[in-house]
Amino acid sequence: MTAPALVSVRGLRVAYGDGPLVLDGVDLDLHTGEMVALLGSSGSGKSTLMRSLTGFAPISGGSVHVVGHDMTNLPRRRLRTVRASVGQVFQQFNLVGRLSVLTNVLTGALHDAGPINLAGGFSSAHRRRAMELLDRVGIAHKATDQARSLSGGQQQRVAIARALMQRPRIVLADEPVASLDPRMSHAVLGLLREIAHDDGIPVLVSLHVLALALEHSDRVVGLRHGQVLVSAPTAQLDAATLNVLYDHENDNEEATRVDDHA
Ligand SMILES: Nc1ncnc2c1ncn2[C@@H]1O[C@H](COP(=O)(O)OP(=O)(O)OP(=O)(O)O)[C@@H](O)[C@H]1O
Repeated sequence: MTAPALVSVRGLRVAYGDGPLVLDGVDLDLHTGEMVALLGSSGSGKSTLMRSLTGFAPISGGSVHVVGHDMTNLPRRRLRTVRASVGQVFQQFNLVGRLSVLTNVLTGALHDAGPINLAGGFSSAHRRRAMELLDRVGIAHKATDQARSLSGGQQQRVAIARALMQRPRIVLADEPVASLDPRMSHAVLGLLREIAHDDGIPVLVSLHVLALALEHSDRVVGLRHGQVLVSAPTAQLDAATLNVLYDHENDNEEATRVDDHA
């Protein structure tokens, strides 16, 4: 029997204020161990879909379940618990530059460490785990350096270690390689895929480079104008098929949907 999806989105509709729907009937599942690439041109709704999974989007219809919780109807305290189970990685890394690499990773444990002093309040178990994670992402030798002294690729590895420090059930990575050179992009995506495959933690990663999605993902979900236009295993797709997501000349025409039920 297939394990239940850790994320299950059905018919999701989102509108900001009185504006138009920016997500219009979106379905999405994330299962244990898969790396899913989220594609779509600028403004298609990728970040909004990710924000819906952490309760930061104004949902106007449909359902969003994250690790078994209904995100459309969650008390604030429970919402914090769900957010703690979602590891997040961002384009701009979002590290605290003046703090050490190790302290940045430790902040991933803040939700279960209680009120503490960043300078010395973490337990030795937390510190041991943070060092193990830094070792895993290949940055242990930089543990005492200020985060801002690292290269972009190294900072993104620290951000991934920080996300893992949370012991996340899922990982969301919103354009994590948009600021990195091609070699670093492959390295960071390889690391995220390893987390999906080896740790079983599903990773949803938004990308703008088709070749990276085709090389590193197991499945592609493609948005156009807030609707899912592509949803299929990556092995069934190629760049020409995915170009439908970026075909602005035919914006007013109905595009053919690509999915694994086709
Ligand atoms: N806070 C907000 N208030 C109003 N409109 C918003 C807000 N955030 C996003 N939008 C609008 O929602 C639509 C989808 O934006 P979103 O950022 O989700 O797209 P995206 O696919 O992630 O784009 P990009 O690839 O440029 O990051 C856009 O039209 C955008 O202008």
